Amino acid sequence: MAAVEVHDIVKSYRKGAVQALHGVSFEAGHGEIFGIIGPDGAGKTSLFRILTTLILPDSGTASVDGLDIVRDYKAIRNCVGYMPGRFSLYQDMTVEENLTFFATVFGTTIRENYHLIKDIYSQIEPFKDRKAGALSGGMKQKLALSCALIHKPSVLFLDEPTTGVDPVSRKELWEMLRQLKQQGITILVSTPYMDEASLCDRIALILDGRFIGIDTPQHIADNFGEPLWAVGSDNMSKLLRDLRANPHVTSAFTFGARHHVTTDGKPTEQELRDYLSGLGHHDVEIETIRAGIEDCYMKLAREHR
Ligand SMILES: Nc1ncnc2c1ncn2[C@@H]1O[C@H](COP(=O)(O)OP(=O)(O)OP(=O)(O)O)[C@@H](O)[C@H]1O
Repeated sequence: MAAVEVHDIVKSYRKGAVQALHGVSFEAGHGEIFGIIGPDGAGKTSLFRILTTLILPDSGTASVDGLDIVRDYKAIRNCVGYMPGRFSLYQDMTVEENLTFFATVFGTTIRENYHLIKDIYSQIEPFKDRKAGALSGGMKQKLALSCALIHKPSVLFLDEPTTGVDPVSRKELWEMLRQLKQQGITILVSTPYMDEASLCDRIALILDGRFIGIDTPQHIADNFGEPLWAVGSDNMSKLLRDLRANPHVTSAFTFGARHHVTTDGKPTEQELRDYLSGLGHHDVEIETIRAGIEDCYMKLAREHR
């Protein structure tokens, strides 16, 4: 049995006026890091709240560690750890008071499960008497993760743990997740950052309440299935307009310093170069590149819209 099984979950708000999830299904295996990747408002938080039994779906079924999210909600609350995107800490309580509080709620103590959080908590322990509200973003995140782990959950839900966190702390967090995985904990993590996809064992790409792709990051990239060019010139904003105006160009988006371009396969690289030179572009660069997860997301999003 999978650690998390989800079948056709539908969720709406305001009497159906806002449709947050349109029939989401997937499974996450034991000890897997499963990433849910998509922009703000795509439905990630709604899904996590349903799976951690905080809200009910309109329809569909799901189980966590073999327990039904509706019938067995009390048991699920004991076996999952949940780190919401915001407001998981009591800002006026100290670091140690926060952790003690979460341990007490679950009928355990810091000492009993210290081994689980040691690597993470030891980094903030020197500040254990500091109010949580006075911690840096990275330290808050380490404390929130320690609080979510203190009752030894079998499945950990992390909702956008790296949003608004500095690059060093982001890297440290992913390293911590690797270590937790090695201890057998299943991790569901949501993120709007496509570059974090490669750090997950498998990912689901979510768009407007629908999963538009589920696979390993490698397979998703391998299945891009069409040539992709990175294109640059001396006038990048005109270049984007000119690329989009070309009838053979099926998509053109800015990625960093260049535009990523797909076509219907008709123009050769030289023909595209001639087209752009003819429109007054200089220093035209065209390079065939391998698709990243963001390219795949854009393509799948186009196909689903
Ligand atoms: N309590 C609520 N009442 C009404 N609409 C809601 C409520 N919660 C979420 N929504 C709407 O449901 C949709 C999905 O929101 P959700 O928070 O699940 O997405 P998300 O991917 O987690 O995005 P974010 O990172 O912005 O929270 C959005 O359109 C959101 O505005």
